Amino acid sequence: MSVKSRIPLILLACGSFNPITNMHMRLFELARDHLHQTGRYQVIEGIMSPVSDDYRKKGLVSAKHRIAMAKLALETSDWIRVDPWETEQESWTETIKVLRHHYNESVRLLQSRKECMKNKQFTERSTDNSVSSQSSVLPEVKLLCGADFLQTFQTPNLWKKEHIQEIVEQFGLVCISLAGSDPVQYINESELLTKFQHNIFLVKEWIQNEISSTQIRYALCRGLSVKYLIPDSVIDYIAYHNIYTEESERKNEGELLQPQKLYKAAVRLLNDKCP
Ligand SMILES: Nc1ncnc2c1ncn2[C@@H]1O[C@H](COP(=O)(O)OP(=O)(O)OP(=O)(O)O)[C@@H](O)[C@H]1O
Ligand SMILES: NC(=O)c1ccc[n+]([C@@H]2O[C@H](COP(=O)(O)O)[C@@H](O)[C@H]2O)c1
Ligand SMILES: [Zn+2]
Repeated sequence: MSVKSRIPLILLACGSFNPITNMHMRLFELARDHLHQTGRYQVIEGIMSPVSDDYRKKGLVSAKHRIAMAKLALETSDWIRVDPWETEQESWTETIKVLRHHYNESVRLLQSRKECMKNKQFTERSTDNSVSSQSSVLPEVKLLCGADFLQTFQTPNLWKKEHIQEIVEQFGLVCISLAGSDPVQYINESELLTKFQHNIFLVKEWIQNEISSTQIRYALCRGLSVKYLIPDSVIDYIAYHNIYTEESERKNEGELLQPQKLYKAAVRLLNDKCP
């Protein structure tokens, strides 16, 4: 299959990125290599979508800082970008809605590009249709995650079953291995994931790397070095704004995550209605 006839694909990673680590960026590189090796896809963009402050995860610092740090870290990438849309919404956004949003945006962009090409060809009276036909294939958007993310599908009151189904049926998942997580087992334990496993790409990272944002924050709070685990520009930003402190770590302490709050309330409402 020639590069031109491959399916254009956008990788979307959702998470706290509190702060962004080198491994978050590696996820994209590993996923892109894997998808290109299938011979079916051409990865055209990587989007990192930090979650809104309303997600209420323990120690979650302001989206303004998380986005600024991710932007600094991704300055050297020519294909991955940070998108603030999720953080600009009034409240926490379910991941399926983030996927739909980016898919709709890519369709809108494609249509306006086609419109533009049509006008250009009309004004130049060109007979060459190659460019418009080349860009007419709709891209796919796939959710990029680590294997521990897949495990959270099993947590009660965290995900709606219909959302998981739409993610794996309509979009697709690209899941990077992580020591201590067994994505094959999570798939086997779920009837739904098993049914749509053809749309779940498992990527094995042979150079294991267990960096996590939590470990970075703990090291920073203890005054330990995090050099070579996150970019220097991010280290400087954290120091300048004094972002991670014992106080910031206590933020949202003891609170449920927003999805758990919402879905628990919905279940209670349903139970009240049908005693
Ligand atoms: N070392 C890693 N290997 C594979 N995937 C990872 C790794 N670190 C993060 N991810 C993935 O990156 C995405 C964003 O994760 P998140 O923002 O929760 O970062 P994190 O480093 O896991 O933070 P935390 O320590 O708070 O859980 C998730 O899909 C997560 O599974
Ligand atoms: N029901 C849902 O759509 C749902 C539930 C839990 C987490 N999530 C998302 O998964 C990501 C998890 O991030 P963390 O790993 O940092 O907790 C966030 O982007 C969050 O919005 C979505
Ligand atoms: Zn995590």
